[in-house]
Amino acid sequence: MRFSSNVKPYVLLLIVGTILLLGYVNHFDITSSLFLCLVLNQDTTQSGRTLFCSSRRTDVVSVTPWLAPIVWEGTFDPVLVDNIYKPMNLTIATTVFAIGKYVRFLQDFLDTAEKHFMVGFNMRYYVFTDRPHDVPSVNLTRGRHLSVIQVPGSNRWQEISARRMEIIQTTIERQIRREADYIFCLDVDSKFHARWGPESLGRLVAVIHPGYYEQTRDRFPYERRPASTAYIPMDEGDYYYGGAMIGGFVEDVYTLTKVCQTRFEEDAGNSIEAAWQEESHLNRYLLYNKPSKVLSPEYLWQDFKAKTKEVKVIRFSGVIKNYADVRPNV
Ligand SMILES: CC(=O)N[C@H]1[C@@H](OP(=O)(O)OP(=O)(O)OC[C@H]2O[C@@H](n3ccc(=O)[nH]c3=O)[C@H](O)[C@@H]2O)O[C@H](CO)[C@H](O)[C@@H]1O
Ligand SMILES: [Mn+2]
Repeated sequence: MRFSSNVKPYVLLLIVGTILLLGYVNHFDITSSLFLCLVLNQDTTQSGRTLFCSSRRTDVVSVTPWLAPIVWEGTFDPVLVDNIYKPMNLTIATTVFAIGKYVRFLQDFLDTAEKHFMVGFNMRYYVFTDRPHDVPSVNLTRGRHLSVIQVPGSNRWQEISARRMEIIQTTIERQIRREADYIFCLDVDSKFHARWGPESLGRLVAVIHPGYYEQTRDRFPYERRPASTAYIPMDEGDYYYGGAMIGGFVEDVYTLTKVCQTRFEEDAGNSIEAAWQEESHLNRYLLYNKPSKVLSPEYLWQDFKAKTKEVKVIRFSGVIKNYADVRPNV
């Protein structure tokens, strides 16, 4: 259809007016910002905050070769993301293991999670421990719950770390699949320092290990023995993912834990333990089942590691610990 030049501005004005009116009535922020992005094709400032139409980051890669986002500060608008996800009334499950002396990390983990982790969302923490009486009482905000699930201890940290896959799997079967939409499985020896919000939600979510994001793949500590079911050849691999965070839809994480657990047991039957236990199996799984979203090392830093210039904000970080003091074996 062709408009005469007199009519064109009026039609455009009518479209603009309708969209803005709809936007004002229903989620003003989202509609109008999307509109401004589309029409003006540039970043705009509205009520004193910056809206990003596209990533402003040119110093980091913010998309994988299979077009999954890699989430860095500056690649998303937190207000816009919150406005999209909060009305969905989602429930997020978080599993955390505190076996033996690792119960000492729970207080800080939970206190800081209440300040920074999925704030404003329904949250269900599942704390797995062999010392239920040592679980600290933490003030949880509205809509957030914590349950303690007793599990056996072990005298090998490798077994504790790896057994998480099995326990997460059975707990999803027993209750989590009825109680939550998304799940995060996190290391307890960690603290939150800044916002970790719904920008991290996706079907299957992994995090790039902070120790290896600047390395080439031949340096990744994948399992390199072909006899292991976690084997990755030297010329394969996308990223080295950290075992301290797995996330996504409950059913997708369920399948991941089930597959990794089966392979772990198969290896054990052949007297093989992968180089980094369940982390090696996780990496192998994610090579052939690509994550739909990848979190940058902002979402898994290590306190002993100096901040690098790409990392504008550390959101979650492993604390410095004396391995000989906290682990049951060395
Ligand atoms: C940053 C990161 O990616 N960390 C991973 C790394 O070492 P880490 O040094 O971070 O492993 P870790 O000692 O923190 O163990 C992993 C987790 O297992 C639990 N735990 C462990 C020992 C114990 O006595 N009690 C206990 O509860 C606890 O939740 C802990 O956070 O490699 C491990 C391989 O096995 C895991 O993949 C970790 O997730
Ligand atoms: Mn850890």
